[in-house]
Parts: sequence; C-alpha cells; structure tokens
Amino acid sequence: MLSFGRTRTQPRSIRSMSLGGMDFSDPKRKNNVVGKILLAASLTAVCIIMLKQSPTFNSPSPFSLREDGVIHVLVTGGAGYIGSHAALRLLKDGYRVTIVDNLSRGNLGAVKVLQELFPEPGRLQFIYADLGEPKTVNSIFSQNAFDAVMHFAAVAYVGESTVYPLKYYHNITSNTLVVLESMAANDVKTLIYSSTCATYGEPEKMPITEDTPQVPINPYGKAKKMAEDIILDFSKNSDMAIMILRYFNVIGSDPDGRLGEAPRPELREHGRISGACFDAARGIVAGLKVKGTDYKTHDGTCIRDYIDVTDLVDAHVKALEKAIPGKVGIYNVGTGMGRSVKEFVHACKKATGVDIKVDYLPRRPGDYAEVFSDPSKINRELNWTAQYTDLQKSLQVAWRWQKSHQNGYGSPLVMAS
Ligand SMILES: O=c1ccn([C@@H]2O[C@H](COP(=O)(O)OP(=O)(O)O[C@H]3OC[C@@H](O)[C@H](O)[C@H]3O)[C@@H](O)[C@H]2O)c(=O)[nH]1
Repeated sequence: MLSFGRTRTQPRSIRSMSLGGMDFSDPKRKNNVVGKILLAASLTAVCIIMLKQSPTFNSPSPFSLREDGVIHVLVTGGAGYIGSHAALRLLKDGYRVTIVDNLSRGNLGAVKVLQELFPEPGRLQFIYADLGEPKTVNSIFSQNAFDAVMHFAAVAYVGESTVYPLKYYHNITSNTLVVLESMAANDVKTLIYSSTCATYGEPEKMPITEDTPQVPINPYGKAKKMAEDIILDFSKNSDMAIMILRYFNVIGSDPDGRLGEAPRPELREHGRISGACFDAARGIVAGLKVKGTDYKTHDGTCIRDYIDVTDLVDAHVKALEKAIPGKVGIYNVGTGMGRSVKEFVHACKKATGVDIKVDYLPRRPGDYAEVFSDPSKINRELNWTAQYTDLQKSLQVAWRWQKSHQNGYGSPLVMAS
C-alpha cells in the first residue's frame, strides 16, 4: 500500500481552476499582443476540451471522493519530457498524480497519452498553471492534498540560459521558491527536486561526487545552484523530507513507445545534442552542428554522462520511497561513464541508420569540457543503478518514437490523436 500513514483533509474540485497562468516572458512573444490573445483563447479552448474529456472532470472531483491513503504526488512540468515519463512511472506504480504545467515547453499531447492509459477516476489530473504566479500556485496546493512534490518544471537549455539569463533565474530559482513556500504553507512534507550536473561547472577532478565543489559557469547551472541553496537553507528548520537529484545528460524514451522527447522547434538553435542528431537524421535540418572541437579531451569534443530517462525516473521513485523527514539527500544520477560528442554522434548514426552530415563549429558559450558522475552514493544509499547503459540502444528506442511521431505530439497545445 502506498501510504504516508497520515490523513489529510481531502481536496475540493479543481475544475474551476483559472487558465490565467500563461508564460509570455519569451522575448519573441513580448510585443505580439494579438498573438497573446489568440494563444490565450486557443489554450483556454483546448484546456476546457481536455478537462471535459478527462475522467477527472465530472463533478465532484474524484480527488475529493477518495479516502484510501494513496499517495498523491504533484508533478510540476509533467507535460514535459522528463516529467511525463516520471508521471507515467508513478501512475504505473499506483500513485495518484496531479500534473501542473504552463505548456511553455511541455506538450498537452503527452498528458493525453497518460490520461488514455490511466482513465480511472482519481488517478490523474492536469492543471494548466504557471508556477510564477504565487496566488495560483498556493490555491492549487490549498485545494489538493499533495503528499509529495516532484518539481521538474524548468527551462533547461544551457545555451539559451546564456542568452536569456533572467528568464532562467526567474523560471528556475524564483519559481522553486514559490513551490517551496506553497509546500510549507500547506504542510506538504516531501520534495524531490530536479537539479543538474551543471551546478558543478567544470571541476578539476573526475568523476564528480556529491562533494565536488559546485562552481557553475552558466546561468542555468547558477540558477539551479541558487534553488538548491534556498532548499538547503529552508531545510535547516523544517521537517520536510527532501531529495535533490543532480541529473547528468538525459536521453532515451519510454521503451514501450508511449512517450518521447518533443522539444520546441523554435528553440532548435539551443537544443540538446540528442534532439539535434535526430533532427539531422530526419532531414529536418541540413546537418548536425558539433559545437567545439578544441576541448582538452581525447577527441577535442565535450564529454558528458548520458543517462536514460527510464533509469532517471526510477531514481525519482526510489528517492520518494526513501526520503526521510527532516533530512536532505543529495544524489548524482548518472551512469559513471563519459562519452564525447563525437562518440555520441557515432552511436546516433548507428541507432538511426542515417549517415548524419556533421558540421564543426566553434564552442557554444557556457559549455564545459568534461563532466561525468560518480554514482556510488545513489547506488549504495538508494539501491539504484543505471540499467540502460547502452547508448546506442537508448538512442534506438528514442529514434523509434521520433520516427513514429514526425511532428512530435503535434502542436504543443493540442492533443495527440
Ligand atoms: O546541436 C548541438 C547540441 C549540443 N552540442 C554539444 O553537445 C554537448 C551536450 O550538450 P547538451 O545541450 O545536449 O547538454 P548540456 O550538457 O549542455 O546540458 C544538459 O545536461 C545537463 C542537464 O541538466 C541540462 O538540462 C541539459 O541541457 C555539448 O558539448 C554541446 O556543445 C552540439 O555539439 N551540438
């Protein structure tokens, strides 16, 4: 039985939740008032349609009808790549899940997939909201009895963070503060926080342990480090159970092909290496741009530790199960193996069967030469070990989804059919 051994006042219905939490901070959208209004109108329509189709819509909210002690997890960013995979795993394991997402980076189509897999009343609810709005967030918390929060929602491109640093500090650091304040105000006792290897910067010694000094070198890593610091300071006078997971480079997708990674095409220039390789393999872009060949590594390209998303969400569930009140656990989540960008591209060519054209460009601002993890602490303390360590196989699985979803989930604001 998934229970935290405590009873809470059961939540009221969320169906009247405002749709006002939209993120218009993207500089490209700023001056487009008409665009904002149209987007707001279409999102409102789409979300209402989705909620009407949702098994959780019919009143009263099934979430207010259950007294069965099932653990209720708030998954922020649950429409995104990692968040949706985590929500799938939680639902499969019998948890009750609420996804909060502003759809600025995530996809409604991913939520629809989850709803179709778990249509039973009281399993999954979706709330469209922006974590940058404290009042909205607090009302979501006060209307639901969350037992735990997995806080994934975040912008997460190193390159983009160097161009729009304020967006990163706001979206990552400030929004984490909002979530933490709402958790504290509503007595939510467990937090699993998505942090990153980017908080370490460019350490002199490899592999990276949790004691390696954190000296981030880009706004993304700095914003996450600041969020970690806020959480750590808060924890000193709190009985909240907290786990901070520092991910290395996440790849792959659901082995059963239900979910995948669908980054925004308009952010392609900032996108991660896996998406860039797949775009090149599909011929959507002319070729892959490898950014930097003069690093002090064995082949001149950056070295990263690629962790499969299935392993990553497993680490989250283990962290949730083993979180201890009043304590903070900090863990690297990686394979312990470093691979260069050139090695990654080679694996991607094999996985896709496409001889991807490669162009070599200068370094990307904010990049560090080499990071890979020492995962022994999480192996030992959470009994977690990466299982999907064959890079080519992980990329093959992701490529299958990419090929069968040429347009991702379709428009991010509509449901996959
Ligand atoms: O098109 C591309 C994209 C990326 N790259 C290179 O590939 C390497 C990996 O870059 P990615 O953008 O995929 O990933 P990063 O290492 O910058 O950060 C990533 O890992 C840590 C996570 O927490 C971050 O959210 C994630 O963005 C870098 O050397 C980068 O310069 C290219 O050569 N071409």
